[in-house]
Amino acid sequence: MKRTARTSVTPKIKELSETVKDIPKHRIGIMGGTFNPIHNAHLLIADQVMTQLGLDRVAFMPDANPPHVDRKFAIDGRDRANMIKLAIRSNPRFYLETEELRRGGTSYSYDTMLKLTHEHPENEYFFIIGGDMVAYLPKWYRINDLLHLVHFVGVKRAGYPVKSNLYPVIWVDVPYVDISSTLIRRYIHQGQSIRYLVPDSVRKYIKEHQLYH
Ligand SMILES: Nc1ncnc2c1ncn2[C@@H]1O[C@H](COP(=O)(O)OP(=O)(O)OP(=O)(O)O)[C@@H](O)[C@H]1O
Ligand SMILES: O=C(O)c1ccc[n+]([C@@H]2O[C@H](COP(=O)([O-])O)[C@@H](O)[C@H]2O)c1
Repeated sequence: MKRTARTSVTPKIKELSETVKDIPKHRIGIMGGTFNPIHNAHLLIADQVMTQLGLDRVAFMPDANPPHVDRKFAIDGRDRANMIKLAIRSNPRFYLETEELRRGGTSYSYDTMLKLTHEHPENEYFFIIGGDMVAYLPKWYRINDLLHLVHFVGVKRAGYPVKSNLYPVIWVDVPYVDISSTLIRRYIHQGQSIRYLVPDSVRKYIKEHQLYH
């Protein structure tokens, strides 16, 4: 009796697992950065890459400590994450990924993407980086292993010529917008307006919490 049941169930499981394998993966963009603070160019890039490459969603992923040698000063991760939440609130296809803030320490993308791909085998990841970052890819931690986990997407950045690169990068044309978090911080410091450079909700959050003064 038992044997009959097993032989009739096994082919069904096999059939089912083959069906699962055939289901197209969710295409997820990963916009990693310090977001100190998030600005309109980040949002524009995420939307353009998502729509041009037919991605399902884009995650905004603030780092804890960026892996660069020239570590930049950043305000508390909770404030950076709160501003991201406000900035993406109106777009249901954008979300906040807090993996690196929760883990703490140096945010190596390899560690993060290994965890995310294990937890979500149903996803295919597209790691979005500005043109300024592409030339540094050879210096990234375990870059050759990371390339098995993600596709890199490069967006050109004003002031940074596209340099030849050893690694496969999908280039997406996005209008040049010469905004950086450095510029936003500098403007605040100088008492200059940041209206229309960041979403209004972010501008109000910065004002209310007296950030970057
Ligand atoms: N204006 C922009 N054009 C193209 N890529 C950008 C632009 N601003 C940021 N990026 C890219 O977005 C990602 C996250 O950026 P990040 O949070 O470091 O902002 P940033 O403006 O470069 O910050 P900072 O001025 O503090 O260095 C990086 O890959 C960066 O290259
Ligand atoms: O893993 C690495 O070695 C590595 C080196 C440089 C940058 N990154 C990631 O690239 C993203 C953009 O970096 P940044 O410093 O321009 O905000 C951010 O998610 C970083 O963690 C990752």
